[in-house]
Amino acid sequence: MIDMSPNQAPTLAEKTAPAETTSAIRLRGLRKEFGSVVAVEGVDLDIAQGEFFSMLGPSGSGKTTVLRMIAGFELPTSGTVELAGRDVTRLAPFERDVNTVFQDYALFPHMTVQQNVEYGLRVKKVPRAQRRERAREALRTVHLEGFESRKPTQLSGGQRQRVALARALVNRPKVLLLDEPLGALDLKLRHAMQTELKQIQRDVGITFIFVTHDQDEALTMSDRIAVFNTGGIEQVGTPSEVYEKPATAFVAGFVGTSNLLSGDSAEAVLGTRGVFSIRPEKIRIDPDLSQPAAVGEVSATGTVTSTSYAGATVRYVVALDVGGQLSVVRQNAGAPLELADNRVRLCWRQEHNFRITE
Ligand SMILES: Nc1ncnc2c1ncn2[C@@H]1O[C@H](COP(=O)(O)OP(=O)(O)OP(=O)(O)O)[C@@H](O)[C@H]1O
Repeated sequence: MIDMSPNQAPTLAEKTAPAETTSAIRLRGLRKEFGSVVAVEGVDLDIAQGEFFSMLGPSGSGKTTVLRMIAGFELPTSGTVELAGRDVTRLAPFERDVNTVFQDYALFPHMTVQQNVEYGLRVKKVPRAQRRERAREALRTVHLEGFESRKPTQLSGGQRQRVALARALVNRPKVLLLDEPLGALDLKLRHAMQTELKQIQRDVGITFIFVTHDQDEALTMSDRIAVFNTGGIEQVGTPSEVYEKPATAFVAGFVGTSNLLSGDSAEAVLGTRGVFSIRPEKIRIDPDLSQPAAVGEVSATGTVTSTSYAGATVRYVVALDVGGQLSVVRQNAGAPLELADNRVRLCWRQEHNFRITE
């Protein structure tokens, strides 16, 4: 038995050992088959308590299926789901400390906002006064005070989305699962709700698992992102890791736009073969070919084949003399460069090209 008496000095090992932290969610070897379709394969993931974690990927890449296995709506073909250190793989949804917010909100149309938010508590037989208070608090969190007696049809899309959020938050789950919750909103409202949702997550401190196919949304909102492709995870990292250091050609192409330099062109420009990714905004374009590259930069010459003006930025596509092409994005800070059919030199810092593992 361990002596826990207060006057016993901790050993060096105890002092230096990291604090024991249990992941909010731990997935191991997760696989899901629907008949002959393998929807999810080999997913291992640890999500920390209080994280805003996004699952990002194209349609059909398996994000929703993973979310549904965490929620308990789907049983994995193999693998395990742990919530706060407890194996819940075979438990029903209501036996798990998670709530889900769906894209279509799934509000009860005949109930008022207040009744919708209170619903989960009524099912759990929480006393009426306590129900009222907790619903009021949840509606305050999502900035919907004063809307208690409205019906869902009398609300805007953004307000309905907030009711759905309040209805989940009122249960005080440890983990909130959000399946494309902003998908039905127009772009402006979507941007406003992104900021608001992130702020709400910070305020309540609940772990949020957010499914989206919108890379800008994932980059702006998340602490970390898992990038999905064909049922598996290509990379997990912070937004800047995933953007600045894409691990695979798929991530480089899906998260932002990227150039790939490979084969003979890579050898001629970078002095080595392989596949390399370079972000268009990292490349400097110079019509003065006599200007050498600075120390630490690599450079290539070529001809501008197209120019697209996008207001704040201008994009140039340059056919390299050594073969291949690179696209360059230039901030439109001064006068735009008129470069149609021009010969140009492209320069970028060596650390801005990344070897892709594929
Ligand atoms: N109930 C089901 N029966 C059969 N196949 C399914 C079922 N649910 C999902 N799938 C298939 O599994 C794969 C992954 O689907 P999933 O919905 O997880 O992808 P997703 O990345 O969430 O896509 P989206 O962004 O379009 O929602 C797809 O090929 C899909 O057709």
